[in-house]
Amino acid sequence: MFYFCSMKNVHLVWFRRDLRVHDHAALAAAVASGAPVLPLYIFERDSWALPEHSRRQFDFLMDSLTELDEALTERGARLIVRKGDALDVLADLHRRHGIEAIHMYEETGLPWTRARDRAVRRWAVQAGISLREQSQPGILRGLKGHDDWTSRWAEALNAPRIKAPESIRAATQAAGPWPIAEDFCLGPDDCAGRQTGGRTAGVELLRSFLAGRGRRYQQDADRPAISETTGSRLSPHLAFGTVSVREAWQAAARARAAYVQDGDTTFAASLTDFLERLEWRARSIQSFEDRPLPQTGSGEDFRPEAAADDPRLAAWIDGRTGFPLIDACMRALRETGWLNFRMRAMLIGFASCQLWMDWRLPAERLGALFTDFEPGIHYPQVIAQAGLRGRRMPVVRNPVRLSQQLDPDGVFIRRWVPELAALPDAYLHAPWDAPKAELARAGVIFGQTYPMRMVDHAAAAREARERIARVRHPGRPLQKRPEPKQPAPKAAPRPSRRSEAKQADLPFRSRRPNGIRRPARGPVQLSFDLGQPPSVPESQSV
Ligand SMILES: Cc1cc2nc3c(=O)[nH]c(=O)nc-3n(C[C@H](O)[C@H](O)[C@H](O)COP(=O)(O)OP(=O)(O)OC[C@H]3O[C@@H](n4cnc5c(N)ncnc54)[C@H](O)[C@@H]3O)c2cc1C
Repeated sequence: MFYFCSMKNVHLVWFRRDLRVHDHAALAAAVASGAPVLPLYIFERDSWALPEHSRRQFDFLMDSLTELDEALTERGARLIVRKGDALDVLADLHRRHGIEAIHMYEETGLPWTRARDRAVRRWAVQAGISLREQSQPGILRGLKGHDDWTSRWAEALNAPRIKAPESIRAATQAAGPWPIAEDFCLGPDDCAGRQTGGRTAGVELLRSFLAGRGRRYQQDADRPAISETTGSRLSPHLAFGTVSVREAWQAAARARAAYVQDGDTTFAASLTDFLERLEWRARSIQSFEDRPLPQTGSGEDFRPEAAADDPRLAAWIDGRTGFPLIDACMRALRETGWLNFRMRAMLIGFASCQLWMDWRLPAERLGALFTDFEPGIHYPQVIAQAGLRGRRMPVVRNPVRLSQQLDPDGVFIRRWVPELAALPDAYLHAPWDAPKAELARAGVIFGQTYPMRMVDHAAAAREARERIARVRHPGRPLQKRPEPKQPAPKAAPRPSRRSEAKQADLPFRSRRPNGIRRPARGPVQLSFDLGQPPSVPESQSV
């Protein structure tokens, strides 16, 4: 490592999950101080040893850091990349440069992250360094009551975005090798379809979503065969902060207003749904900020702990359960690092309800497969889908019915489970019901070409509901859910916003003044880097 200059009273910007120079309050504050600025990223060994962290996330991060370094370099400062324990790295930089202040965003992370940040806070006080933490827009630390949460969140989202600094007075220019995945024992990953990291890719996704891809988001976001195109796909960018939530929110609100004006109600309704998901995101992270994970033996937890070598866990994570949609989702996830919300909910619900496994190991394994792993969304969802918390009983999803509804023609299943491709649609969703002659014609031999289903899903779901109800509402008689009499329709309409919010265990709010239907307060600043609001392609104008 070579330092060609060293200054005192440096303001350090510690980048974590905010890998951009636009709309970055911590960077803006450091630059505004007038002091020399030291932009830093730390690869923390203990963090990469966490079971939820994986190679696909590392690779996405490297793409993003490369672009962040370019953006900083253009402005006069290099990104200083260090490997090691955060406290050691910060103490070393303090010795070399004399740090006056550290600017960073608060991070709502895993217990490990919280412990690290507490230690850094203590160290900074002892070292006489001013720690200036910015809150994530709308996420409030130490919140006492939630009464005005919505209005404070809306205020943060509608506030003008912060311009990227034009130039940065650098404290130092460091050259030296960046770590590689193998330094953290992250071996090769078969994620050929991983999303590209970096701000360019994030902004391009946002643009293409708002300019056309997202038109049928409301109708198609749950359908696994097409949701990879109709969904925004912004999740890893929001998780690593290459695009800020406020940028996404304001761009979508502007585009929505343009579509309303043009009479494209389909697109406008889709963007209303998208904006609502961004609100769910904030609510979820806020809930994780407020309430830690359930502890073993706390009474919130009632399933037997799964062993790491439990064959049910292996069959589930490898996509060998005998349920075509579950297996297709797992295989798709392994190869792409992404799934839509309903498919994620189905996977974790199957592990924790139909297979009755403790939520921890499945949650860790699933988290590692997501390029977009975000603890503040992932864990509250896992806990809600497993029925541990929440105001309502969880929806125990039926993987066969979902398969018939959301992949009626079997396009997704045939793509990811080719050994079933020759089965007719009528038997593709539940091959165990197929007549022997059909199985023989399609070359399906249970136990050889494809596994027999590992559980009677309907009976297991009934039992799970009863067990959860006994724990959550002791003494209350169980309300039996009637079994559907008719075979499921081929393609079900998308569930209402109310039922979706219920399934996600998010409070449904009718459109109240502070909700997303409210026009933005004050002028919404146009993004210099996101450009003008997308024009409506003629073919999509009503
Ligand atoms: C068990 C489980 C685990 C999940 N783990 C993660 C995770 O680790 N990281 C992650 O980003 N999302 C997670 N989700 C939420 C959701 O599935 C993904 O955000 C979504 O599939 C990402 O695709 P997209 O960017 O196209 O989303 P879009 O549908 O376009 O939504 C836009 C953004 O809104 C947010 N969002 C969407 N749905 C939800 C939701 N239900 N709750 C909170 N925020 C939401 C995400 O930031 C997303 O990028 C999880 C859901 C479940 C059921």
